[in-house]
Amino acid sequence: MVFNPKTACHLCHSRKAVMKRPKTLQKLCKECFYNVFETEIHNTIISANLFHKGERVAIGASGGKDSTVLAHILKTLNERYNYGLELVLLSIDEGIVGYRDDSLATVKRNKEQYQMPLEIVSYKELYSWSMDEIVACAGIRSSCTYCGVLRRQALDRGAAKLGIAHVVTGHNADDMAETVLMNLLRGDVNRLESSTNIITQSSGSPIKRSKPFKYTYEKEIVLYAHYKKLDYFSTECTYAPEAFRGTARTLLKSLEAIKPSCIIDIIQSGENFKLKPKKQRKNVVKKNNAQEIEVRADGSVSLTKDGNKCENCGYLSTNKICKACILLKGLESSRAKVAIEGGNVAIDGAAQMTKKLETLSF
Ligand SMILES: Nc1ncnc2c1ncn2[C@@H]1O[C@H](COP(=O)(O)OP(=O)(O)OP(=O)(O)O)[C@@H](O)[C@H]1O
Repeated sequence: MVFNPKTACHLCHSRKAVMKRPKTLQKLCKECFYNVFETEIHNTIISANLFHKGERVAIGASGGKDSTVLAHILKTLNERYNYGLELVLLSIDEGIVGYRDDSLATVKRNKEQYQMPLEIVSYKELYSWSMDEIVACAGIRSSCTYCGVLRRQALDRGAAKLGIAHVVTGHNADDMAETVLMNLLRGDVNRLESSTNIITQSSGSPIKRSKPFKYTYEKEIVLYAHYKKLDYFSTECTYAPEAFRGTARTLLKSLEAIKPSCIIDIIQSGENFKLKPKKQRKNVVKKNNAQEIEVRADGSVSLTKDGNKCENCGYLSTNKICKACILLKGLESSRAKVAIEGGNVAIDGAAQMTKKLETLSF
């Protein structure tokens, strides 16, 4: 059957177009959309050399659209191209009643649908605090700061528990372009340099993290999940979204509406941004116990020898005390103050701690 060229798919020219592809505005049939969507992700994986044969990989699974599509796609590509990966779902239960408990129910169904083992680790078991308790103590404003720091470490610790050294997450092109914009708007050029990396690793951690959806548009992930009828959870987190990211997101969406390629263009600008070589002032001083510590140019301190573990929790860290422990210490002191004085001191104390934390370098 020959279709009217106005309604025929721009790629196969034989089936009827049912959608306008968000990234290129091409009119496509479902089959051609699946094909370009999956092939682009495969090409990203291959050109960045993300995996090696026989590798065990943990998928950071929140039950949301991005990580559900990621699990589906990695299973599909692993079978189609014989990557030889052993895939495991890894979920962090932050302890947000009415949100994470529902999304974890989705991940438990995904476990059956994709036939992948599932490991769940909770903030409560790792840190003795749930996010609900943290928000009750520190207030809602800094919830994303706490949650982000604790989740990064929790994903690493969950992977370490499974003996896995690679975690993939569903961060997509929109997330990355937003981060580039945020760093530009803040004048934070140091972070700009690393914000477009497809592979990242926290200092001191043996676990690498990667983002196979680095060039994948959020709108296409939603379309793919919709057409494939994937089972995902679509409610926003109960707590306030990061305000500044929200502003960058609105800006990005307005730009995308005018010129869809701007998402990729922003990422490429970030990738091509070259900073002048930094002047580094490194002093190595000896402590009483003769352990070497490095005093960085910005005044932060890191261990260079004899151990790279947090002195408090024992988890790997290049700093004497890891970022998560610094945050939790602030919370503990706030809780103690409230117990003694009552009132709103906790909010002040924890907010001060968040401010201090933002000025520290890790
Ligand atoms: N609780 C969690 N457990 C495991 N991985 C998580 C969790 N929260 C987030 N991630 C990982 O980090 C990625 C980005 O998380 P973010 O909070 O930005 O959510 P998102 O963009 O809504 O993604 P999703 O749609 O997968 O929830 C997710 O795709 C997922 O891989």
